[in-house]
Amino acid sequence: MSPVIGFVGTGNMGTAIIRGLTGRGSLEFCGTDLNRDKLAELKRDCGLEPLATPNDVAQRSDYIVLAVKPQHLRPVLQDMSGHLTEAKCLVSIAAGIPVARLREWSGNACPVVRVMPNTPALVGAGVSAICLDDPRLSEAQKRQVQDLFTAVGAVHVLPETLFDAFTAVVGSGPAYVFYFMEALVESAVYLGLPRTQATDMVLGLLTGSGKLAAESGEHLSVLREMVTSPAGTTIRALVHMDRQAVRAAIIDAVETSYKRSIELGK
Ligand SMILES: NC(=O)C1=CN([C@@H]2O[C@H](COP(=O)(O)OP(=O)(O)OC[C@H]3O[C@@H](n4cnc5c(N)ncnc54)[C@H](OP(=O)(O)O)[C@@H]3O)[C@@H](O)[C@H]2O)C=CC1
Ligand SMILES: O=C(O)[C@@H]1CCC=N1
Repeated sequence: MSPVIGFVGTGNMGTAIIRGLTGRGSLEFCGTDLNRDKLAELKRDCGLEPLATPNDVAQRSDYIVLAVKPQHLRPVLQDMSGHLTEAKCLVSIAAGIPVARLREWSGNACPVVRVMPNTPALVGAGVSAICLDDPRLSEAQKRQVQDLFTAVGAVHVLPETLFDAFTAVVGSGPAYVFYFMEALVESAVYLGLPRTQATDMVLGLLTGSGKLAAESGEHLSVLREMVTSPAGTTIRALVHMDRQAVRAAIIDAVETSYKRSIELGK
């Protein structure tokens, strides 16, 4: 029998996972959300069974994916703890919240997996970290959760100590990439290119560069040097970025995100 995957919260990330998983294997989905319109859409598009409350999801599911904001998680878990059994598995994607806290809030009722996905899961190109440190997890549960996220992208099994770093770089990462892309589109428009074409060009630039980095086997620095002709156009831009300490600003920004992830877990 196919396992039932239940979602508590079908917002941005919950929806990205559900849509990414749709049509990729024999899974049954159910879910709940305060916003009933989202559930109706997911029923129509993905066959998700809409349920009234998180407790209904806990009762109906083998794997319960917790996809509400970290700040909303405690009451949800405390409320559903009476409906959890050893055979079920909690899968939390909430940023910052450690396994120990998840276990405490759920009354230690069942094993817990912590996952940090990212939104490209929507198109099968996510990158997720999975923490399988809970000793109560069965081999079948470990495999099932890895399979779930492998179906929507790459999976890295990580110890929990590295989760805040992963969250800051990869969980939040798509926003940094889109921010950079927006800035490139603005530059193109500033220099006279039509916006629609500029957007297509920047999309191609990012996709092509990512593909080159993934397939060439070359170090990123070598690939950057290949573009950078002596006294040419590229070096002018790169030296400007170095003078503006863009690299340091990026490192500082990611560190700020990392600290926020730690703060969310307190
Ligand atoms: N967005 C992202 O890129 C990523 C997010 N995450 C994590 O995923 C989780 C969800 O984030 P995101 O999807 O962005 O957030 P959203 O706010 O988009 O989604 C959360 C959804 O849960 C609903 N909700 C809140 N409380 C309840 C409840 N008691 N019962 C049922 N539904 C409820 C919200 O309804 P309402 O809006 O009405 O409050 C909302 O629709 C967070 O913990 C975040 O840290 C992890 C990786 C990436
Ligand atoms: O911004 C956030 O808190 C969530 C976690 C990672 C991506 N989005």
